[in-house]
Amino acid sequence: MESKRIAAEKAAAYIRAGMIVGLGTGSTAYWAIQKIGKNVKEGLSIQAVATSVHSENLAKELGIPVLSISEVDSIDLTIDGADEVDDSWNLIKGGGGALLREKIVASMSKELIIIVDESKKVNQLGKFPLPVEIVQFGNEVTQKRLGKLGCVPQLRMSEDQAFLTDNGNYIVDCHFEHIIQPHELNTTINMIPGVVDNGLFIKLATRVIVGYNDGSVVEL
Ligand SMILES: O=C[C@H](O)[C@H](O)[C@H](O)COP(=O)(O)O
Repeated sequence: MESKRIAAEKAAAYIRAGMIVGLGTGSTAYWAIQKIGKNVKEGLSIQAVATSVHSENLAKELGIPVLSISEVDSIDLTIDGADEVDDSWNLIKGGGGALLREKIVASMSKELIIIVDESKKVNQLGKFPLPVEIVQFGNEVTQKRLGKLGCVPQLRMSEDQAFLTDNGNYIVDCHFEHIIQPHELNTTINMIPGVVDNGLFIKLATRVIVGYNDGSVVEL
């Protein structure tokens, strides 16, 4: 928890008055939103765009002014977590199911700062099951097609029901173990009819900040 907090607070220091800030989702982004909320209370003037209903509610509770995505053309800086980060700063995201909104916000951001604890740093992506957001219609065949790409697909459940994203879609967690060509896999997955998007974030991160359990924090 401490390693996530210190990475988040270092990232929040990049925010300047007047910026439009993208707020990530998850237990690491939580700490960034907390810090931004504190800074806003102390007089920092920013506006935010959230990557999930959960983060939007948290931001509003903390007094951060939140804009709808429809109101912005571009975002100055987004701070978000990740499930895995490789040496080229390619990412797996979506462990919390927020990948689609996160990818849209990331693609609109001039800067994307990824904040992680040391457990998320990997040489090769794929140990963490790759989340893929799919529409409900025809989901059985979409899952089969994902399985043909060399993974074991698993429909994400929430208690005894299929998990629903903020967009009303399903998530399939694809167990690859090794993702050798993330760029190609990203394109191949997104070509399957019924796939909305997947959790591979290729060349989107502009900064990665890692918090360590010993209390140190390193910007890669
Ligand atoms: O859908 C969730 C997001 O992609 C999160 O940013 C990612 O899962 C990392 O979450 P956490 O910081 O809780 O490990």
